[in-house]
Amino acid sequence: MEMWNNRKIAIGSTNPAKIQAVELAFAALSIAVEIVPVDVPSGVSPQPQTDTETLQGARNRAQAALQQGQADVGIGLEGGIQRTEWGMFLCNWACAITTSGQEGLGGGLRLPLPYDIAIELDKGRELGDVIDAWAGRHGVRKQEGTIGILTQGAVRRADMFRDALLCALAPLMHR
Ligand SMILES: O=P(O)(O)OP(=O)(O)OP(=O)(O)OC[C@H]1O[C@@H](n2cnc3c(O)ncnc32)[C@H](O)[C@@H]1O
Ligand SMILES: [Mg+2]
Repeated sequence: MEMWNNRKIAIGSTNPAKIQAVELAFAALSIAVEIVPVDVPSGVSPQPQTDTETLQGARNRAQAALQQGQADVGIGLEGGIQRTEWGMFLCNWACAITTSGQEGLGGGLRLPLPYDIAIELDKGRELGDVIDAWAGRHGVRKQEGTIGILTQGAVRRADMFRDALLCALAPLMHR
């Protein structure tokens, strides 16, 4: 992994939970990097409604971060929802793109959303606002996230995005 040390990594978000996920991922790989948050558009709806739309948001952010951050690697992390016959799930995707055009994708954990949250999302509201009201908190999206609230803190948003990012980096790491 030596070749990855001291590279400039641009993350396409200024959300602290996502920035922490990038820090955790490279720490887990024992790689020292410079992490630069850049505010970029996701290119998808503010509340992605499908797995594919969420994945595309991560790809769009990674590409925009790479260019805007003038980095070696651009990273996009996107959260969304996915409706299934078993109910509505929170989903997350990570994408990493290098200056040579290599692209890796990684999927995060799926979490079933309680019915009273799902019906609010079906009204077109954003999960960030809904979970704040549901939990009586403010800014959950920048802290432990919905997964943190619903798993009693056992799995935080940064952990979920860390693992999805490690999966996205895998294809870029092996020979
Ligand atoms: O600043 P950015 O990077 O946009 O961070 P965000 O918290 O808005 O996160 P996303 O855009 O990736 O998520 C898309 C929408 O889903 C919501 N969301 C996704 N996962 C969430 C979580 O774990 N907790 C709270 N809101 C979440 C969030 O409110 C967004 O409106
Ligand atoms: Mg957002």
